[in-house]
Amino acid sequence: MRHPVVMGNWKLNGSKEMVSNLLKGLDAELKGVEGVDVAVAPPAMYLDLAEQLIGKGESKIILGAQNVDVNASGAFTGDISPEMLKDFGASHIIIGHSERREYHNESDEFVAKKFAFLKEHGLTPVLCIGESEAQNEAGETVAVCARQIDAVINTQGVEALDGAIIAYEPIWAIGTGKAATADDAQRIHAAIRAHIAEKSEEVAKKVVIQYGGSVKPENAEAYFAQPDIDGALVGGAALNAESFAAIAKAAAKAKK
Ligand SMILES: O=C(CO)COP(=O)(O)O
Repeated sequence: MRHPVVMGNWKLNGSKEMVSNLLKGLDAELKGVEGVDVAVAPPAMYLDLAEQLIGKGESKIILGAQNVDVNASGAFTGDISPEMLKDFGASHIIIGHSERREYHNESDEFVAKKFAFLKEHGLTPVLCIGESEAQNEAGETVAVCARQIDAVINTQGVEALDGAIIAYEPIWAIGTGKAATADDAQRIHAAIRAHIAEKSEEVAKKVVIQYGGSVKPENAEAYFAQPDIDGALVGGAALNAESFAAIAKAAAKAKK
């Protein structure tokens, strides 16, 4: 049985005050909640503060980050390395988010390189994949997702996915309120798992596949009721302690 993982991607949102209020609120909301891993990915600037606050809290919130660069140290202005993320207690690192693929021209190959770099440093990659609206309408969803995963499999072997997390995030559903239906998401998740199973059934059975794209407390339960949806990567609704905790609780309940 796969353990559900619900992660909040705060994107470019936050201030010291907001981080403090949100993490304190989450700690209170999540007290006694078991059976789900809950992670947050604040902007890198706030990892220090987040690490301190999480350390003081009683809930076992996992600290994550939204990105990593591909060099360990040296003359790479503005970059952040895996060891730096580790230094602040961040373990679950989002890579390949569609916003980075689009606004920073990150290719499948570049994202795969980040994947390898995280694994090398003992961190958990949260590999985002997903199709655009045009690709969806052209019936290319599964092919796009397979191509994005194959960039990792073909360079590092299917075993590289062992212990990693995949987040299926249809681009047209991100921040739009136009969420995929639970049935459609399940169909794609099953196809992604089947694609991995072609290489290794063992890895396919174990890999956590999150759904992301307009997940809210109101629709979360329907996703988690699906056998191949193992959690969620949440944007907007993760900026509110009550709504993010409600999504985490829905996962804990559904996957009992
Ligand atoms: O991009 C997302 C998480 O990475 C999803 O964002 P929303 O939940 O705001 O649609």
